[in-house]
Amino acid sequence: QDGSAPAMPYEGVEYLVSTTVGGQKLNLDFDTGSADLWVFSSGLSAASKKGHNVYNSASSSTYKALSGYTWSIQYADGSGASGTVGTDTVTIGGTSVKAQAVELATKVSSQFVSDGSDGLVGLAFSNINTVRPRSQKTFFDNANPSLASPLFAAYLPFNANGAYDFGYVDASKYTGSVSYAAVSSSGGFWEYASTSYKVGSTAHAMSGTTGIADTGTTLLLMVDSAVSAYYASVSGAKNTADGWTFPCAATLPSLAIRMGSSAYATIPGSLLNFETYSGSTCYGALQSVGGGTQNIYGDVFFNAYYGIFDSTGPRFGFAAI
Ligand SMILES: O=C(CN1CCCCC1)Nc1ccc2c(c1)OCO2
Repeated sequence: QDGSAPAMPYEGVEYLVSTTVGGQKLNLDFDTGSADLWVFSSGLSAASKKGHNVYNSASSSTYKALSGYTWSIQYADGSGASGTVGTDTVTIGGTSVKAQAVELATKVSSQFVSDGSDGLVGLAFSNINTVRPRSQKTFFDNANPSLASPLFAAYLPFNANGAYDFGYVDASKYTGSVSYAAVSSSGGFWEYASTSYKVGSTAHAMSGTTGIADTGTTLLLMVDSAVSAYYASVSGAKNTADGWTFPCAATLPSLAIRMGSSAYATIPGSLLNFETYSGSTCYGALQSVGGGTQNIYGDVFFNAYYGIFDSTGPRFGFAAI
């Protein structure tokens, strides 16, 4: 059954979706860059639980333990969590999955204790799920057969309430037409070729590079050649130990990213100033991915484009919002 759930912006760093697990309400971070659905659980220390809604499997009549199963995940930002596993009914908007694998956190890193989410809903491909001895399916994989169309979509407007749509594309959430990029899911991500970009109207090659559609990452993280070329056009831009900064008064050029073998997605300069860094110095929404050839297109991308995660293909669709 199709459905749509509101996504509420939280402190400019993520979007939270109210989700019920065994009838218990939690605010979860939907992450298309990972494939584990995990929740803060009653098994956490009191200190870790502080400020969070917590799932208690003992008070759910529909919970079933998966005895001997465990999970442990490390994210690229150094955060992580681990614990035990069971199944329960998970409802997101109007879409319900009966026996969804629910990973109960008995340990979470400090980043999660101070974060606004009560856990994550991983919406990448199930081949990167961390549950052992047998990996588990994502909410989307489980819900897919019941959906009118085998897809979900992310609508994450800047500093405004958004939505995740399951089973249909909502034409009221975008303008113009949808373009598509072919996805290779072997690495577990919604990953596509991304081999050139434009700073303003100047095009540059980015050979052999890919991009992933990652709603769990706040910023745009790209290979150093692209990041350096972008900030070379911003007078006063500096690469500090914390990342790229520039004078807040600077006019930022747009950044167009080639998506697959066809269209470009253009991020306006107005979305590329992330926050004040210090005084009249600002911090960029475009930062270095560190190493490798995989760009991470996070929430800043979705602030400009409705993203369609289509399992037919699979393919990633995008349309300006
Ligand atoms: O770690 C993440 C996203 N992650 C999603 C789950 C919650 C914690 C944050 N993104 C990320 C952060 C830094 C990176 C990176 C990706 O690639 C290289 O550097």
